[in-house]
Amino acid sequence: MLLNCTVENCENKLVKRNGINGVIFHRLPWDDLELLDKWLKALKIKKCNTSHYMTVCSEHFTENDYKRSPSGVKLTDLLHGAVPTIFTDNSKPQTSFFTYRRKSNDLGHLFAKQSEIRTRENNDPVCFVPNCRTPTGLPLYNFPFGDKRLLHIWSKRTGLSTMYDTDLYLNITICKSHFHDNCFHENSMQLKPYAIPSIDLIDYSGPPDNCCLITSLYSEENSVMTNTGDRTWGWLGSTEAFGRLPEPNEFIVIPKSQIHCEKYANSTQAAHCLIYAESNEKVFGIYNPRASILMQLRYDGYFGFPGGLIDSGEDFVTAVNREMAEEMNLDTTIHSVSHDDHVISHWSEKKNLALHFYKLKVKMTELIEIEKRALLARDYGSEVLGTIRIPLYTLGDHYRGFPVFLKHNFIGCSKEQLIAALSSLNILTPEEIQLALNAHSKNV
Ligand SMILES: O=c1[nH]cnc2c1ncn2[C@@H]1O[C@H](COP(=O)(O)OP(=O)(O)O)[C@@H](O)[C@H]1O
Repeated sequence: MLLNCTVENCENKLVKRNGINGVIFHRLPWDDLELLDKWLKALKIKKCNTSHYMTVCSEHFTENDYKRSPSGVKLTDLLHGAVPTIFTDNSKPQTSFFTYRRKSNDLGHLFAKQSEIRTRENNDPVCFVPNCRTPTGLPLYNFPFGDKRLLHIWSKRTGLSTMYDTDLYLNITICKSHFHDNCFHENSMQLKPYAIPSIDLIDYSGPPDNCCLITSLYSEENSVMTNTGDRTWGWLGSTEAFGRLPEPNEFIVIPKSQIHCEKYANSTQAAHCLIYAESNEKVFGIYNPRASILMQLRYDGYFGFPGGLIDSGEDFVTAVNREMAEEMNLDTTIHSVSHDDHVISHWSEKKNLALHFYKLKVKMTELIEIEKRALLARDYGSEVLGTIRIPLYTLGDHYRGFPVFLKHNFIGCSKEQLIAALSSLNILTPEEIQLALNAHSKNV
């Protein structure tokens, strides 16, 4: 993930977890509700406005807040109970989820009605449209959260997700400069009831006078979007770019002897793991999958393996074990990956990204327990939407089963990782894998 420090006006960004200039990013302490409350108080954030992706950077903690090695070297982990306390004058804690997403705007408080006009003053809300260069003092308007149809169009045109909780729109405003004159009552700055923004917007390039909701507009609205279309991720769209689907041949395999080379050590690095159990139990008494392998449905709709970015000072194995604890609630005192479990590493020059892949073999009974525990994981329901088993068999039509599964979208190089592991763990033969990869769609 690419994250900002949650503290307003703090410019620190987590581009890769191996740190920028020694800055460390800490997630909120979700596993300790009492401590979480203290953090939220310090950050002046309401719990309902939090997100699992929020981080606070090390600049808001004192030296004494960090663990030390026996020789006194400062470690990257916070001492239990540490709370952020350092906020400079221009680095006040934020007040809303949306300021976290888009720090340039201070969003202020909840407002009353859509038609209410607000003028910007110091610390008052500002226009939420990206790159809006509105002069100070222009009226601001709330999003029409009382009218779902209207809200849908306002949010689409401004590039916001239509999937966010409606309550979040209570916090944002848009300034007068985005509304055509036809949107206003005569000699008034009051918006007409069905006014919609049409000027200088991120996801709208149609005529500026296309600015009042008429019945036909609702269904036609898609045709006036720019070719960027509906960006369901809103502002996250640009920051998430590096996690998207790989281009063909984007990843090359790193020879084992070079995994720790400077070139890769200086890049963004992540480690993921395939958890599996061998099994001869037939599915429906017919198909023999030979093994049960776990993957996850991720928050972005892709399939991938548990794991994630490597933190500053962490080795691959520590990182992958930590991520499995966070994402799957894996009890790493019982099951953990060691250096010997390394399967393969890949490199993307374009993304300056090294991806290391591990295996964790468990018994079938343990795998079932791992699946159950995963439902209670910290990240379940946010980063991880579910743990799945891969259908490793092919039905009589030579298409349904594993070939269909391979047609899904896989994050990063996880499909290449899966195939490498199936082959090196002798779960499927190279011929079986090739057949599955070559299967053409059938009408079923
Ligand atoms: O299962 C995987 N296999 C290979 N690469 C992956 C997998 N999951 C994510 N990635 C890649 O790893 C990087 C870190 O993503 P991830 O979402 O796992 O990290 P995070 O949980 O630390 O935010 C991204 O570039 C993503 O494309």
